[in-house]
Amino acid sequence: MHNVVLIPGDGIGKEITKSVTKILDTAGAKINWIECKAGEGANDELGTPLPEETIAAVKEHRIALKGPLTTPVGAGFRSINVALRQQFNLYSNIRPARSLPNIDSPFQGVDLVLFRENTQGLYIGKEHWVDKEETHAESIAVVTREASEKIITAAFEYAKKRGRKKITLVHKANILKLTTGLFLEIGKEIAQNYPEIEFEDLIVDNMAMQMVMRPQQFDVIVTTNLFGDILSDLASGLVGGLGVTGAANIGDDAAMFEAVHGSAPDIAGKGLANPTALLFSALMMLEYLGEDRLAEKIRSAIYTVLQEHKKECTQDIGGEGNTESYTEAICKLLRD
Ligand SMILES: NC(=O)C1=CN([C@@H]2O[C@H](COP(=O)(O)OP(=O)(O)OC[C@H]3O[C@@H](n4cnc5c(N)ncnc54)[C@H](O)[C@@H]3O)[C@@H](O)[C@H]2O)C=CC1
Ligand SMILES: O=C(O)CCC(=O)C(=O)O
Ligand SMILES: [Mg+2]
Repeated sequence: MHNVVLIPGDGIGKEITKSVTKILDTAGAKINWIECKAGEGANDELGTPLPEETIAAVKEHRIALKGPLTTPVGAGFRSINVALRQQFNLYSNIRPARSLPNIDSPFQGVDLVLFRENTQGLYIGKEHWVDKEETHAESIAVVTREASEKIITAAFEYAKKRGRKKITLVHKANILKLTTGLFLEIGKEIAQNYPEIEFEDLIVDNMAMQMVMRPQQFDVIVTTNLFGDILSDLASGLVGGLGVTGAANIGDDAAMFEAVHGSAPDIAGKGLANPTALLFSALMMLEYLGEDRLAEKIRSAIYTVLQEHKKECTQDIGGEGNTESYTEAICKLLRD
């Protein structure tokens, strides 16, 4: 039995975690779910967006499946997603984007995996006012050799293990010469240890254009936190949208699985949320737990539903169903 902390989260979080736990339980996963609170809902209910009990549960069990957590825009509490990644040093944010069968998307044959540095960069929101009048703000990007070595090595090791051929390091070292310049230099150094893997680097603006013109050229991508955030939503758009891309946050001794997407307030509570993204994250979790066969069985059921039961799928990917009908279609296959 695996103990897994389950954080349903905000917005569509409850709907999609309910779907995913039902599918895993139906498939026979031996998981003891330990439900914990975090995010906007926890803040409203308990006065804190990250209760001590949730931190303690992740500390104890070292593995979590997390729905999306809302972060208020402008004023309000800081991102709990970022806080959890930093607290447990989950330095690799791994975000695959793969073309799926029978989904109308601009491209076929996309199969890329984006490694996003997950604990520093501009994304950590290290900001301050320069003047008392609050007319001048500054934001600091942090890039260290240690964290860069960790994420870049993780990307190369992943490529090596999975027989991937190429790493593309994405930066803006023409402008941000120290921070992303350091990241690029470390990438070039580490690449020397992996002569069998092709290594290239691209400046982020060019990368964004290349990804929407010819995404099939990319294999494994490694980049800093904010660029990885933006490019992973872009990558999702290449293969059917945010409803279908999962992700893993992995450190040396803890891991948290979540989707690329957020709490989707525009569709929350309407039964429209596509649980596939979180389900793919859960399959990454099963693989992390050594349950590869079970992950494969569920993946195969997802593909069959997409191909043969499209009507039951959610509307974001061209189906006529909802979260429940899609979940039930997968469960039915798993039961049969
Ligand atoms: N890791 C996390 O928990 C993340 C949290 N957020 C937070 O989520 C909140 C909302 O952010 P947004 O910018 O609106 O991004 P979002 O990712 O929540 O939604 C963007 C668009 O994609 C759609 N979408 C997202 N997931 C979907 C799904 N599973 N099925 C069908 N459609 C889906 C939404 O309906 C919306 O139109 C913010 O507070 C943000 O900070 C955003 C991204 C990641
Ligand atoms: O923490 C948040 O609210 C946003 C997170 C996000 O966009 C991401 O992890 O991709
Ligand atoms: Mg994002």
